[in-house]
This record gives sequence, C-alpha cells and structure tokens, in this order.
Amino acid sequence: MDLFVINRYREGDDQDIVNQETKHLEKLKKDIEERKKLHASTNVSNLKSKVIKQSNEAEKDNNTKVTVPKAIEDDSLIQTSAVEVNLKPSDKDKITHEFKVLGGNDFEQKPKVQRILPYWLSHPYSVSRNLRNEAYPIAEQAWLHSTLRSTLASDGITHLFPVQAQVIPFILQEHELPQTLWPHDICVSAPTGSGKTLSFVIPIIQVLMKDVGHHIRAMVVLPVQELATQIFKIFKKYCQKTGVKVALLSGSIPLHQEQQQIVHYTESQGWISEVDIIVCTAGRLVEHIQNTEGFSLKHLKFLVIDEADRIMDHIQNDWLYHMDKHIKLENELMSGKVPNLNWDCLNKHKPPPHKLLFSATLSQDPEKLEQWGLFQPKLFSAATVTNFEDEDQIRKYTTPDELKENYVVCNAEHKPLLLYHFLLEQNWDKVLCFTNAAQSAHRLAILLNTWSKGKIKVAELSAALDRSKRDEVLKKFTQSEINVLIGTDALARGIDIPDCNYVISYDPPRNIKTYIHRVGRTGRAGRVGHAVIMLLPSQTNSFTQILKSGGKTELPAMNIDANVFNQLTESYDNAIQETKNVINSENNFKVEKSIELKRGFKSRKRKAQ
Ligand SMILES: Nc1ncnc2c1ncn2[C@@H]1O[C@H](COP(=O)(O)OP(=O)(O)OP(=O)(O)O)[C@@H](O)[C@H]1O
Repeated sequence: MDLFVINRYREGDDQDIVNQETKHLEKLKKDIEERKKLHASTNVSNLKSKVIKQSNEAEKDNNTKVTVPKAIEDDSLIQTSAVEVNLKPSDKDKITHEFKVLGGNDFEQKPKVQRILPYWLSHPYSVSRNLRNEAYPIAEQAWLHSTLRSTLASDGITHLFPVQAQVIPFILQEHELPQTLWPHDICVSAPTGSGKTLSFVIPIIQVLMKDVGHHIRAMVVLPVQELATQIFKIFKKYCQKTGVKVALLSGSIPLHQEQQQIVHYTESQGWISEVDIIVCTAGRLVEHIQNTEGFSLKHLKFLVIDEADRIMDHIQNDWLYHMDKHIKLENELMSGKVPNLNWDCLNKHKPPPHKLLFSATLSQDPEKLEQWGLFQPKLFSAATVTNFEDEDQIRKYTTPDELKENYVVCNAEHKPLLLYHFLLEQNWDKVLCFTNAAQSAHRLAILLNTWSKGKIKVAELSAALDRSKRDEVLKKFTQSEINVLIGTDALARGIDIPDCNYVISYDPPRNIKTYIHRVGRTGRAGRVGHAVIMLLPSQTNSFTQILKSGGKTELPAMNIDANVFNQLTESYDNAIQETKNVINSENNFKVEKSIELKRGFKSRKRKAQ
C-alpha cells in the first residue's frame, strides 16, 4: 500500500511534507533490504548444499580435494552479495527476480516427449529381399487367374518375387470383402528391381476383368513420361485376352489424340470411357481433368502412385489438389482426411479409391505419409524401422542383395583415365555411367569414342535427346550394339534397362535417393550387378554423410594402382585434343545454323512486308 500513498500539497506544510517523504523513503528502503536478505538466504542455503554435493561428487570421481568457496562455507558471509559466488546465470536470475513474471514458466525446458511410430509403420509386413529363393512357383498360386498365369509364362516368369507373393494376394483379398469393409490402403517400400510393378499390375487387372465397363476404374500416376510409357507397356501386355483396356496419358501425343482414345459420346449413355485403366504423368492428368469433356474419375477403384516420394517432391500442376477436388465432387471421402467411421458413413458412401503407394525410397516418416490421406494403411517393407527418434531410421533404404557397391578415390584429372581403364582394360560391358550435367555426358561420350577409336561403343542418354532417339539408344543397348550409356539423373529412376552389369557414378549423386535409384539400374531381378562411385578426396566425407542419411553403412574402397594412370596419360592427351576439335566444330556448326536461321527469318519478314 505504501506505494500508493498520495501526497497532497498544502500551503505552509512544506517542511512537514519533506520530513514525511524522507521517513517514508527510508522505511521503503529498509523493507526492500530485509526482503532481499530473506530471499538470498533461502537461495544461498540451497546453493550451498548443491555446491557442497557437487564438490563431494567431484572428489569421489577424481580422487582430488575440491575447495568449496569461502562464501559458501561461511554463513556469515551470505548476503545479497552471495550471487557473486560462482553462480550459474540461471541461479543468479532466480535470486534477483523480485516478482514472478507471468508466463515465466514458458521459458523452462520442457521434458522431452518420446515419439512413437504409429503401429502400422512400426509393424510392417516384412518383405524378403531374396529374389533367388524361388519359393513362390506360379503353378502353386491357385488364386492367380489362368489368363494372367499364361501371360507370366510367356514373359518367362516362373516364380513370383517375394514382394509380389505378399502384395498381390493382399490386394485381391481386400477386394473380395463386402463393400462396407473398405480396403486398407498400402505402402510398399522394396529395393530397386524387386518386381514392384507386377505387384500392382496383376491384381488390378484381375479385379477389373470380373466386370468390364465404361468407366475409368484404375489410375496409375508416375512422375515422368519414360516411366509412364514403361508401365503402360507392361499393362498392355498383361491386359491381353482379359477384355480390360488401358490408355497412356503422358503427353507423348497431342492432347486431342489422347482425348479421342479415352472418352466417347453416345446419345443413349452420354459420355462413356473407352478404357478401364489410365497410366499417366501427374502433369498430364491435370490437363485432362481441366480440358477433357467427359473425363471422369468418379468410378475409380484403384489409385496407384508409383515412385510416390518423387511425385510428392515435385508437385506437378498441383495434381493432388486437382485430382482430390475432381473426385470429391462425387465422393467426399477422397479428400485428404479420413472420416469418422460409423455404420451410417460406411453404408452411405461408396469406398474411396484403394490407394497403393510404391517406391524403393518411400519415406516412412508419418508426417510425410499423412498428406496422402491413407485409409487404415498397411506397410510392406524390406527395411524395418523401430526408432522414430533417429532420423536415419525413418529414411532407411535398402539395396538389392545381389548388388556389389564400391567407391574409388581419385583426382579430377584422373577420372577419365579411370573410366577408360574400367571399360577397355577391365572389359566392363553393359555400363551405365552417370554425370551431373548433360554437357559433361556429351563431352565424355565424345572423348571415349575418339580415344577408344570405336572399340568402346558409347552413346549418350540424357533428357536432351528426343523420345524416339532415347528409345532407339536403349534398344541398341539391349541388343549389345552399344555397350556404354552415359547419362544424367533424369533417367535414373525406375527405368528398367535389361542386362545392365555396371553403374558408374562419374560425378557423385546429390542425395541418398538419387544414389539408391542410380545404383538400382543394375543388380535387378536377382541378377548380379556392380556399382562404383568416383570420389575426389574432398568428397569422401560428404558421401559418407549421404549414405548415413539413408541408414546405409560405408562402402568398401577400391584401390587402383597409380601405374594405370601413368600408362594412359599420353594417349589421353591426344584424345583430349581431338575431343576439343570435335566440340569446336560442333559449336561452329551451331553458330552457322543459327545465323542461317536468322537470315531466313529476316528475308521471310521482308517478303511479307
Ligand atoms: N517374378 C519375376 N521373375 C523374374 N523377373 C521378374 C519378376 N517380376 C519382375 N521381373 C523383372 O524384374 C525387373 C524389375 O522389375 P520392376 O521394374 O517391377 O522393379 P521395381 O521394383 O519396380 O524397380 P524400381 O524400383 O527400380 O522401379 C523387370 O525386368 C521385370 O520384368
């Protein structure tokens, strides 16, 4: 209350007022001093016992005598000055704070919460990586339709791979349940080349062939055109003699041609679909949603997202939003959130599309997976994750058992020599070599062609080539007319290049996913493969970190005899000169061509005027 005393001014009372004020001020000062003493003595006695306890412990640990500060031992010295006695800043603050600050507790460290993986992620269906086991002969899979069985046989497939033997029957069973029991969505994370594609192709066709109709009932979304084409071809092969029809929507042909393939107008039925399955790129899907009259996904039973992590990383035309919105018009349940499950809801709504997510590098991070709005999901995984606290664990990726991986350290100027040594002296055949830029791939291809004088048949395979050229190059590689392909990461993912024996990373990958997909172009389908990465001495540590970020251990090093480089130096110098000449003449040609084009444009413009 003293703080609120109001001093009124009265004439002649000046001296009285001064006396009163002085007295009052002294009283206030005295009170403050007393409170300070009281506060300090409680804190310091706590502090004293704490310091003495710590010094005792230190003595015990180190076997040495620790001197307790005089101020602590001697109670008489405990005054407000006690704050000077080796107090930690936090203790100091506690002593000098007179008043409790509202919300002060917010600054205290909260105890760490232990995060636990959701049950479906911590208890996945474990998928074996052993592709050579031959435990699942096709002949014994009674649930498999005879038409599909004979297509598998014609494709040379006699046994199912583990991921197929687990995932296909699971999907089929889910679609045999009554409609009120909606199917569990699934996520499949299995190594590259382990046969994930047939794990969704076969069950989808087998379910859809039961009643072929006039609706799109399955959709497979992929990140790039090449992959979409590859998956489309597989669907086409397995749809034979089943009555199920499939279309490719990837932008490889003009939009209006794709539109003609998928929808058709009839007087009696209105717009009907010509196909049961569409295989599309995410970007092209949005174009059809927005521009194709009669394009409808309302009857979708299956939604497959292949290379799911990549699609999510590169959101093309915001496709998930547009697709959700489109399907939501018919069925509220497609939207990201799973509704309350009650009898009324299950009966009223038809089940949402069965979502199937696949990738060799599928994140098992619940926060990332949540964006897909999965319904009571199940995980099939070749890697078991138990510890959510460990970031490396939720990104634990596996590579095929048949894949041998090495790294080799060399200087930048020795890299071409090393590559030449592998290809010509070690006779490595069917090699895929990755650089980080299309231009480097081009230069390297010219160098190897000129240097080997045609002994090594090298071709480029980059996104800079048009599609028909790329297909031609891949075909030649398969037929052994080309034995080395030099390319960029644009084609690292998902592309199934048959019989690739070696993968060389001429430039190191930028992240673990790129590494896994690069090396995964070899060692596929149970065949042996060898992947080698060239590293500059300064890159070894960062590469170890990249491996660690995917839960992989360090690779064994490959040692190269220094004489290898000495022997090749002279011929390399000549080859590099020739390479420069070729590149210069290419550049001159380009310049001349552009001048010609400009001239032609100007003369056309003049004529037009
Ligand atoms: N059961 C099988 N027996 C023999 N070969 C098979 C079998 N299943 C698939 N294959 C072959 O294995 C190769 C790899 O299959 P697929 O492309 O489906 O692998 P993936 O797991 O999707 O790989 P990625 O993750 O790189 O896309 C293909 O050439 C395919 O024909």
